[in-house]
Amino acid sequence: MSQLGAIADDFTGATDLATNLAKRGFDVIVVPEEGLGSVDNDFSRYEAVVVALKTRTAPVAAAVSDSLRALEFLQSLGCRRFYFKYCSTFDSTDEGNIGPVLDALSSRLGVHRTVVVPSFPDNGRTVVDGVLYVGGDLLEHSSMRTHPLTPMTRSRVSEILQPQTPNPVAEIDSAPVDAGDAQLKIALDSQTARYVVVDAASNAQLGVIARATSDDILVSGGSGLALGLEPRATTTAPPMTVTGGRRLVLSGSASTATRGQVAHALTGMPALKIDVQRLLDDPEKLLLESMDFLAAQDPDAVVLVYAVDSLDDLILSRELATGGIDPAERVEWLLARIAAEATNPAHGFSRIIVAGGETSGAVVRSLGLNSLVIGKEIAPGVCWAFGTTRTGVAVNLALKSGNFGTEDMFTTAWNRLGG
Ligand SMILES: Nc1ncnc2c1ncn2[C@@H]1O[C@H](COP(=O)(O)OP(=O)(O)OP(=O)(O)O)[C@@H](O)[C@H]1O
Ligand SMILES: O=C(O)[C@@H](O)C(=O)CO
Repeated sequence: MSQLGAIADDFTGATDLATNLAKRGFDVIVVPEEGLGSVDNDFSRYEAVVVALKTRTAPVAAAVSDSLRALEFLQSLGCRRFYFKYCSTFDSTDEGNIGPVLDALSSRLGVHRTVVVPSFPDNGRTVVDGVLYVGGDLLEHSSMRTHPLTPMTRSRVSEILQPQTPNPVAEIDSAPVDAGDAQLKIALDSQTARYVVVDAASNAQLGVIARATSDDILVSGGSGLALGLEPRATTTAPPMTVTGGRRLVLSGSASTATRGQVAHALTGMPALKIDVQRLLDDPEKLLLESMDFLAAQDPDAVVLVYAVDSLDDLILSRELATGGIDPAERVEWLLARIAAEATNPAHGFSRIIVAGGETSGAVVRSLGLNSLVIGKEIAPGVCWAFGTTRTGVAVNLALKSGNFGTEDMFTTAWNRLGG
C-alpha cells in the first residue's frame, strides 16, 4: 500500500491529524513547510506523511501555491492518496481558502468528486443534515462566532464552502451512511457535484465514509475521518525521544478552551501576560523583559507566557491597532521569538506546549523544525512530538488547537510525555 499524503492548513491541525493516524496504527511523520526542501530526511519508511502549512488565513494565491507545492512534495515521495485537512469548525470565511485549495488540488489530481467531512465527534464536532454542530450547538452559536481571524457566522457547511468555489457543493445525509459503505459509495458515485458534504455524528459513521472512499485519490475534512481508516498492524516505530529540559507553555490562543486552561494554570503556575500596548511600542524591549522573567523562575517549574485571558483583551487590541501594525502578528512574533530564545541552551527550555494554530505555526517556523516525530496522545487531537531546531536543539512540542484539551492540560500534559 502506498503512503498516505496529507496537507494540513495549520500546524495544530497537522499534529491533530497525525494523532488520529497514529491511533489507527500508522507510522506517521509531520513535515512543516520548511522541511519540504530538506535533503537530509528520508521519509520513505513512514506510512503517512502530513505536511503542515500555515495557509488557513494566508492570501488565497499563497494558500493555493503552498498547497500545490506540498502536493508535489508528497507525490515526489510516491504518495498516491491525499487528504486535505482543514478545521473541524471549518474556520474559513467567504474569502477563505478551503474552496480555492480544494479546486487546485482536485484539478491537479484530475479528481471529479471529493468528500467534505469536517466531523470530529471525539471533540464534539458533528455534521447532521449538512449542518455543523460544536458540542451540540450550531457552529454559528459556538464560540467560533467571535474568532479573531475566522469568525463563523453560518453553520450549513455547503453554504460556507459554496461562496469559495465556482464548483457545485452537494450534501449527503446520514441515511446512505447508515446503509453501509457499499450504499454510500453508490450515492457518492451518482453525484455530479465536485464537492459532497457527508453527514457524520459518530466514529462508526466516519468508518463507513472512510471505507466508501478508500479508492478516492483525494479526501478532505477534519482529522476525524482518519479515525475511520482501516487500522494498520501495530507500528514498529521506535518510541519518540523525550528531552529533559525546562518546561514552557506559550499561549497565543483566544479560544474558550484555552482561556479556561490559562485560568486554571494561573492558580499555580508562574505566568507572564503579554502587554499589547508595550508590545506595540517597543517589541524588542518586551522580548528582553520576557526572557528575564523566564530566567528568574524556578528551573523545575512550568512557566506560562500568554496573550489572552478575557475576550476584552481582543477589544483592547482593536482599539490599540493603529498605523497598520497588526497586534495579532506582533503577538505571534513575540511568542515565536520567545520560543527561539528559550530553547537556546543558555535558557535550557526544551519541552513546550503551544496553544493556538496560528501561534503554533509561528513558533515552529521560528524554531526551524524540519520534521516532527509523533508521540503519545494528550487529548483527542493533541499529542507530544519531537523535533530538532535549526540550531540543533532537541525539543518536545505539543501543539494544541484552540478549543482542544482538558482544563488542566497545561499542568497535566507533562505526565503523558514520560521520559
Ligand atoms: N491580545 C491579542 N490581541 C490581538 N491578537 C491576539 C491577541 N492574543 C492573541 N492574538 C492573536 O490571535 C490569533 C489566535 O489564533 P491561533 O490560531 O493561534 O489560536 P486559536 O484560534 O485559538 O487556535 P486554533 O486556530 O487552533 O483554533 C493569533 O494570531 C494571535 O497572535
Ligand atoms: O480540526 C480542528 O479542529 C483542529 O485540528 C484545528 O484545525 C484547529 O485549528
